[in-house]
Amino acid sequence: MTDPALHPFVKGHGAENDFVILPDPENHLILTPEEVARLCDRRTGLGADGILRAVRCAADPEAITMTDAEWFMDYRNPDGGLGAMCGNGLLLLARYLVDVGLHRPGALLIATRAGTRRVHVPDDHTGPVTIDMGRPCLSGAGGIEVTAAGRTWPAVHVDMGNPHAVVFLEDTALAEDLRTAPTVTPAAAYPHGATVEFVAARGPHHLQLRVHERGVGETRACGTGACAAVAAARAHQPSPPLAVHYAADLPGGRLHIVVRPSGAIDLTGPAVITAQGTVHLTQPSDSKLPMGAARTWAQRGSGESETGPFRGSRAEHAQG
Ligand SMILES: N[C@@H](CCC[C@H](N)C(=O)O)C(=O)O
Repeated sequence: MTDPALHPFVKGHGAENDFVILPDPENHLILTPEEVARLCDRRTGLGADGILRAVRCAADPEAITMTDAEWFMDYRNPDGGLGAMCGNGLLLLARYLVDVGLHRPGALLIATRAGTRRVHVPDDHTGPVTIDMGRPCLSGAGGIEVTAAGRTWPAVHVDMGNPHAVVFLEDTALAEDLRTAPTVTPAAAYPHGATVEFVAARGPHHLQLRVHERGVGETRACGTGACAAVAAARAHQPSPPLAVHYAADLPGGRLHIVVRPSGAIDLTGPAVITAQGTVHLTQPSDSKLPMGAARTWAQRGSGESETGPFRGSRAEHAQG
């Protein structure tokens, strides 16, 4: 590299939920919130719903103990905030690792801040990718309400490794213009904010949804959001004796969700690489992140998600 501030990137999407991947195997990048916001900006940057830094677990203090996985997905929201889990981002990152030969196709384990996830990538460069998302947790606070378009609805608290508030409506158009963020109450139920799903049933196992993502705004699709919607739709049903298949239609495309008898959820969706190149970063890329700087999330401890004891957590997967 002649210019030390020029860094390779890959751009892609899953159901039009788009991301910039920054390969950083040896953990040399310093990604400030400002840098992330600039990269995600659709006019002055590359444009994306989030940044996925691909780093080897062994090189990153946040992931160094997650020895079951080789790669860590360091996910950042466009507002610069850290995210624990991103379904569509993980589909894309897995596709990238296989396509560039950093991992064999088939089963791979990728570490996230919500724990290690098992992903299956077909050996064909184009086919859909599947993630074992673990078991959702619905034991969060009750009495949640969401206000949008001047109306207030009850919502279901779902933890998919990241926090969701799921609202069921007759028609998702009732949420109107989601450029204004919905209000979720009580705020104390979501100390780190929430992604809100507006969901309409289209058939027994067919949902339509729009999503306002924490730290992003309305997105064309959200993998954890689709899983949260299915989990909320099944909130009062026992675990099925056989796997149950759902289709979730979002503005950017369809995601497939399977609820297994164990209660664990599989997410299947497209993962499409659209571009690659180099981008100017404002921070030098040749200095390591100091060990102490990345401790905030690691100190939460294994098996702990942002909002509580998510059951597909690092601890459970590491044991399995
Ligand atoms: N688009 C993602 C979710 C990304 C994280 C979210 N914005 C958060 O703050 O938790 C998905 O596909 O799951």
